Amino acid sequence: MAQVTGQLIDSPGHQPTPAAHRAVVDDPVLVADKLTRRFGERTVLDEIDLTIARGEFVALLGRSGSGKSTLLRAVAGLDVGVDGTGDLFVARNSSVVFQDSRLLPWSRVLPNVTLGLSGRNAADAGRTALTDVGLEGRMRAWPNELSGGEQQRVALARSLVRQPELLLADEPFGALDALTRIRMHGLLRELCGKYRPGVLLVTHDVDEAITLADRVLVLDNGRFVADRDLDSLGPLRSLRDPEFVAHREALLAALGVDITTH
Ligand SMILES: Nc1ncnc2c1ncn2[C@@H]1O[C@H](COP(=O)(O)OP(=O)(O)OP(=O)(O)O)[C@@H](O)[C@H]1O
Repeated sequence: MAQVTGQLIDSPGHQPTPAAHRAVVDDPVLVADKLTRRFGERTVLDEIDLTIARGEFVALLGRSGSGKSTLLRAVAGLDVGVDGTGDLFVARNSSVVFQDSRLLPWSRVLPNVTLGLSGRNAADAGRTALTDVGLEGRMRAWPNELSGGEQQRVALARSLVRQPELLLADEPFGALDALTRIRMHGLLRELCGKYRPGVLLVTHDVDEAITLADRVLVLDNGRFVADRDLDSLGPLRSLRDPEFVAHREALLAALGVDITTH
């Protein structure tokens, strides 16, 4: 089993003991063990167990308010002060992409990507990442000179430049038009093939989840109500493949959508 060099995020009031979960898969980059999060009286995550291996792509679906962002924020260590218990192991080298690109408007594209990187190779790594996302010609542009899709490509480059072991993405294509979204799906698959991070993608889009993921989870009332392995679909996926359609119907049912009217 590969050596784990990550960090343990201590949850309030709980002794972290993730060793057993780490042994379950080779090269885990995320292990959540009975992760619980509450807002006041409301339990938003209820003893969630989740393991993601390096190179594994997991998509997370759920109705609005089901706790998807709460889970992602907990994994990203962005939920300081939130009441909760459980253990969390997260690979040290992880990055997050949000729905908005969050680029610094006063900084050109290349320094946005290399922000926080040090060393002689930082600029080279930034150029490589920008080339990977097809923006080699826009390195000196300002963020406001880019389209929404291009800004998200810069955000992806910024995440991937550190070659993360775990990529966390919260609706990264949610604000893009349908065509740009489809292009971004192809790009993300390609980049994941190259950098092989574990991925946790939060999305509302069932087809996006089935197109991209190895495994799709549905969160409802703080628990996973569906967990579908998509390995048998292979790498090239068609929306019209009967197996794809079967996954879509099962996931919509788990989401509580009446497929006779969808
Ligand atoms: N800081 C907070 N304080 C109080 N309640 C919160 C807080 N953050 C989230 N919640 C509540 O927790 C629940 C889950 O929110 P979360 O944002 O995780 O849902 P979501 O599944 O990501 O929803 P959406 O798909 O609409 O983005 C919601 O009912 C929300 O109101």
